[in-house]
Amino acid sequence: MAYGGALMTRPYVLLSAAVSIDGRIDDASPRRLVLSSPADLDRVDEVRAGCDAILVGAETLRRDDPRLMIRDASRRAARTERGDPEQPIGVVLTAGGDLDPTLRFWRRDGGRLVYTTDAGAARLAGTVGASGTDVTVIGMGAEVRLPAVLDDLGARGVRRLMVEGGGRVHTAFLAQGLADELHLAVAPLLVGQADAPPFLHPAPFPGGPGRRLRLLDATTVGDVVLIRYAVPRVPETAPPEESVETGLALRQEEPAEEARRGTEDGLARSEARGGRREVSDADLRWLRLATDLARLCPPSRTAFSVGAVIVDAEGREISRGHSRESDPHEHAEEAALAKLPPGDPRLPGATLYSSLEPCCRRSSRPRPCAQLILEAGIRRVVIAWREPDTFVSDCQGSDVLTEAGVEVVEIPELAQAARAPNAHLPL
Ligand SMILES: NC(=O)C1=CN([C@@H]2O[C@H](COP(=O)(O)OP(=O)(O)OC[C@H]3O[C@@H](n4cnc5c(N)ncnc54)[C@H](OP(=O)(O)O)[C@@H]3O)[C@@H](O)[C@H]2O)C=CC1
Ligand SMILES: Nc1c(N[C@@H]2O[C@H](COP(=O)(O)O)[C@@H](O)[C@H]2O)[nH]c(=O)[nH]c1=O
Repeated sequence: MAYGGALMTRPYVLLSAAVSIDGRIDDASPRRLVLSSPADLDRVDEVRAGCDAILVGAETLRRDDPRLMIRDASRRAARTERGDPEQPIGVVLTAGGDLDPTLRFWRRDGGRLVYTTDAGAARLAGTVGASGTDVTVIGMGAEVRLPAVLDDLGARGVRRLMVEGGGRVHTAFLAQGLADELHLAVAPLLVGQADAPPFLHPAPFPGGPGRRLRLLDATTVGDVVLIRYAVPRVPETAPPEESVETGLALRQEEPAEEARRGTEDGLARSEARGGRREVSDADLRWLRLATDLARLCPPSRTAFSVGAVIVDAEGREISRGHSRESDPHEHAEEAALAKLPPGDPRLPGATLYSSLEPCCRRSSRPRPCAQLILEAGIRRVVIAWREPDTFVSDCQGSDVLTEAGVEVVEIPELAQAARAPNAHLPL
């Protein structure tokens, strides 16, 4: 099986919540408590714009009546321009199917998916009929299992899923080890009510209290503190040893876990352009993450959308970036490298994953990315897509790196994923 197919199986799962200082995501009143500031709501809008689907639990729908849509017109336009639907798919989980036909969800723009039990599906038939709109209701048997939901979303082409709550849904994703990333916006207020919904309920979280989430960054958005964590997966059984060729459980474990084991698990061999290369499942996961990051780039008609991740020798992510992240000319590799101090001792042992071959000539900057990589001391680069002649003819970034002794691995099976965010360009 081509491993592109296997990589499509499950989306990257990003949990997002706004919490009070005392850990509540709402108060006990019937009215929705807005914890975020306007600036933070705009940030959430941006995150939504980078996702293919937004999922909530039925209680959130019943209480808040959200539409789960991108508000900002330029973000919607950017999605259309790169070939994505204007709005992400809205997804709801409900066991009982008790949802009112007047909810705004039924009339939202974009796809509408409901995962429910068979009994819930029977109950919803009338509701959906009464709403008069096009809704896909999926009966999953006696219970709705989250891994099956993720498999189904993956099969529908959802690669990046944003989970917006509420607390029981967040708890379930975390307890089942199905979350990749967590965004927590801490708002400066104290709810102080015992019956206000908490962000998380008690649950047997993988690894228990001994497991530390990995801090990606903490930033301020006005008076709100945004904390972003990567959620390491704790394998329940022995790690899978599937090779790249046989496919497998890709995306069911966090890249870092896989990468930590990468070398001892036996590297799979893959036929890549330029000869046989050592490619591990970890390489595939990290490179897939880089291609996913490319979808966060502000759109441009004059530059590629690229994502990059830097991973240390222990298999831990140390930085990531995407094109135009902080200025209109910034490249993904440059953005990722800029977040690390020069001379960082982890760099010589690190691998840089980039969805596109690093550039070797630039008009807007003095130094191209291939040179920045060499100066950083990175010795291994993994790419998905050779640069086409769209903007610069005959890019030789890979050759520059190889000639300087850097190992460059190309995984052409992910080229399609790397091209996708650039579909609007004349490739
Ligand atoms: N501050 C924030 O960022 C956010 C706050 N909120 C707040 O959260 C509160 C709601 O949270 P909470 O009460 O925890 O409820 P949830 O929104 O987590 O919804 C729980 C419901 O979702 C359905 N569900 C969840 N998991 C499954 C499953 N595996 N299979 C089938 N159905 C499932 C069930 O629906 P059913 O009962 O129909 O069977 C369940 O009762 C609201 O007050 C809302 O305002 C919500 C989102 C974001
Ligand atoms: N209150 C609250 C959130 N609440 C959640 O936002 C979603 C509604 O969005 P919309 O479709 O735009 O109405 C829904 O899931 C709701 O519960 N989100 C946040 O980032 N910050 C907040 O303070």
